[in-house]
Amino acid sequence: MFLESLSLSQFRNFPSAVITPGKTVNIISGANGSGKTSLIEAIYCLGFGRSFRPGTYRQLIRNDESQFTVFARVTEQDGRKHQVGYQRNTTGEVQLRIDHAKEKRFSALARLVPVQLMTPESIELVLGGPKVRRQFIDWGVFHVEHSFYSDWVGFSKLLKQRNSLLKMKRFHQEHQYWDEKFSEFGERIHQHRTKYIEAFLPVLKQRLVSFLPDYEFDFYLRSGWDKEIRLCDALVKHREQDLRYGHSTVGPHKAELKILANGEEVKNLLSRGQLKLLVAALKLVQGEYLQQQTGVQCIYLVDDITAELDSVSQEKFCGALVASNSQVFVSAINGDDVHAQLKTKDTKMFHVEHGTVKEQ
Ligand SMILES: Nc1ncnc2c1ncn2[C@@H]1O[C@H](COP(=O)(O)OP(=O)(O)OP(=O)(O)O)[C@@H](O)[C@H]1O
Repeated sequence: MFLESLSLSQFRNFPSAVITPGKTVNIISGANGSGKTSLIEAIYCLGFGRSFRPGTYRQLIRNDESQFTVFARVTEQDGRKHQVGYQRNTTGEVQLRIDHAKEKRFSALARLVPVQLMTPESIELVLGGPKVRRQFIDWGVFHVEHSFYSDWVGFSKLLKQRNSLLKMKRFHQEHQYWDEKFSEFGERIHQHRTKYIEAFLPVLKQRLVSFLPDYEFDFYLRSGWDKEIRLCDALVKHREQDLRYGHSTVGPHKAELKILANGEEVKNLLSRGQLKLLVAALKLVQGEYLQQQTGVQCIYLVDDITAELDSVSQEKFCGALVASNSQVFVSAINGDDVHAQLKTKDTKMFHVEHGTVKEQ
């Protein structure tokens, strides 16, 4: 996939802006506070339906305005073209459109705009709690295995219902029905994740040999319940605990991806720069794996990533980014510096100034 055009209206500090990006590397330069991250954020919103920055959706709407719109023309690898639009107003009302028709599900937009984001905060993927790593895996499974989404939606509803019963201590009468459904969906989610991780890891390990050759990496996917037993049995085992806490303490919503380097937790062993390189590898390879499995190329959004990377690491990362042959948006204060780092002529340069953007 790649964006042929991107239009913003009343988004952050942009009253309106239109760009026609190139199919590969796009560099977005500008001073602090000019709007580089906002441009990247607008693309991310098409792929995730929300921002990656803290705050509410209201902050995405330009001050004193009533709604923002992000619109893009997208081309699939086989040449099929689509138009996607996302609008949100101050009361929270959302309007999604695909090819002029109203669309209710963000997931439909997400399929057409598969984005991978790399920012300095992406290091949370290895430093943060299990939720970020679950989201990482689920992004991959969602784009590779289309039946995952309905299982995931089904499980999320069941989890909510089960938790509200547990909270009201009404679980005793109805537990059998909920536990059966919960286990059925929960086991399927774990199977999807396991299948994905088993196939994804060899590709990742290969990349890590070149990115971080001094370490031997191991990855373990924990299901979210006791090893060696089925989820339905784990639910019985933990029922008293669930009633005491008022929520479901076991299930795929508690899954974790453990990442070890030379047998140690990566966050205890690797430096910040090395952790960044590990995260870069995880995200790059997730895109590569998506292409390998489905032929779909993702769009990489890179906000100020090379900070804290030494020249050798920068070279490895930039080389892999360019070699992916995917559409890439890179933001930087000085566009020429990034252009030199990326070492490719096939680049479009955009300059952002006070919420306006011009192709250079
Ligand atoms: N809702 C809004 N309405 C108007 N302006 C906003 C809104 N939200 C943020 N801004 C402003 O938009 C500007 C652009 O922010 P952005 O983070 O995109 O800049 P940047 O170019 O990435 O800066 P830096 O290089 O410092 O990271 C900031 O000055 C910010 O105060």
